[in-house]
Amino acid sequence: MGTVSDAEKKPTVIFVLGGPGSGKGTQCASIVENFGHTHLSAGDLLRAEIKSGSENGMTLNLHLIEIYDEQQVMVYTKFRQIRKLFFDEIGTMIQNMIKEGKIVPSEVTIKLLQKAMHESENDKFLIDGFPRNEENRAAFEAVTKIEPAFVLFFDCPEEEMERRILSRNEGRVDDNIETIRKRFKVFQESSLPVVEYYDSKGKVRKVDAAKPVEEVFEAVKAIITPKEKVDAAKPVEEVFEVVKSIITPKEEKDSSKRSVHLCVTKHGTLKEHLLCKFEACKDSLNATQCLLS
Ligand SMILES: Nc1ncnc2c1ncn2[C@@H]1O[C@H](COP(=O)(O)OP(=O)(O)OP(=O)(O)O)[C@@H](O)[C@H]1O
Ligand SMILES: Nc1ccn([C@H]2C[C@H](O)[C@@H](COP(=O)(O)O)O2)c(=O)n1
Repeated sequence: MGTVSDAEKKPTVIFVLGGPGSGKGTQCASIVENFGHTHLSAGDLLRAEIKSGSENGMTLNLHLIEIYDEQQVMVYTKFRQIRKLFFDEIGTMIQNMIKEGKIVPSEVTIKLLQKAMHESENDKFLIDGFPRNEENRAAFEAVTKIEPAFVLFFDCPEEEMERRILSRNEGRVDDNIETIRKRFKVFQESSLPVVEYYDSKGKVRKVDAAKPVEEVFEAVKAIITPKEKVDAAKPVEEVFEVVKSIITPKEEKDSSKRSVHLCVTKHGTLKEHLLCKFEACKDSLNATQCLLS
């Protein structure tokens, strides 16, 4: 069997979903800081696109004309004027849709996401606020052939989300009560079915986002932290050596980024032995959870 070369390796993608104001952006910032992902917010990319007037020309793949003589200079100037009009129009279209709480066509959003991913040297991404509807989801998978590792879903009641958005104060055109109501409706009708779709595939990790920021992040950390598996078929003492090497005291390792989830898939004496040893040294360890099943 051939090996997959680095060039063919797909990036790891976590979709971050939740209602408007549920705290996606806030938590993504902490994930970036603690786990090193690159955060791509679909909403931020669209807002940046409006600001840039689409001058970078990514929406259409138009090629520059080489300039030989005066006539071509004229053609080139006209071409730029037409292009600017066209891109201005796309920017206006995005702006109007955001103001109305509507979802921008997938083609535009996916191109922005793809561009940002290609420009990044990272191989793990948090894609925040995307996919917002079934069209977003199907188009992203068809175009990029990327399946998310999982969906981080921030579950928060509307009243709390409304309170948060109304005190956000970032000057967003859609942070007003009229647009907020429309965004809630779109979330219920178009975005929740996407969460349900991934839930049916066992890919949703739900977090209670109504709690204070730090508490929400504790739950997020427990989800994002890579799970370290232990080969439980080996003799008990050997298994415990591996366990010890995973659960290293804070002062010996920079363990701030690797709080431990321990999955040992064997019952009986092994479980008792590990629990007993683990209990004995638990206080000095940086383990957030010990999952023994
Ligand atoms: N757990 C929390 N408790 C209280 N306030 C919060 C919490 N999380 C975020 N906030 C605040 O709520 C507001 C909305 O948060 P944030 O921008 O992260 O939400 P979002 O889900 O990214 O929103 P949107 O989808 O509208 O972009 C911000 O002002 C943020 O500081
Ligand atoms: N996949 C997406 C993501 C966002 N938008 C538009 C519509 C949203 O109301 C707006 C703001 O997004 P947020 O910052 O709240 O994630 O951006 C979209 O059309 N498609």
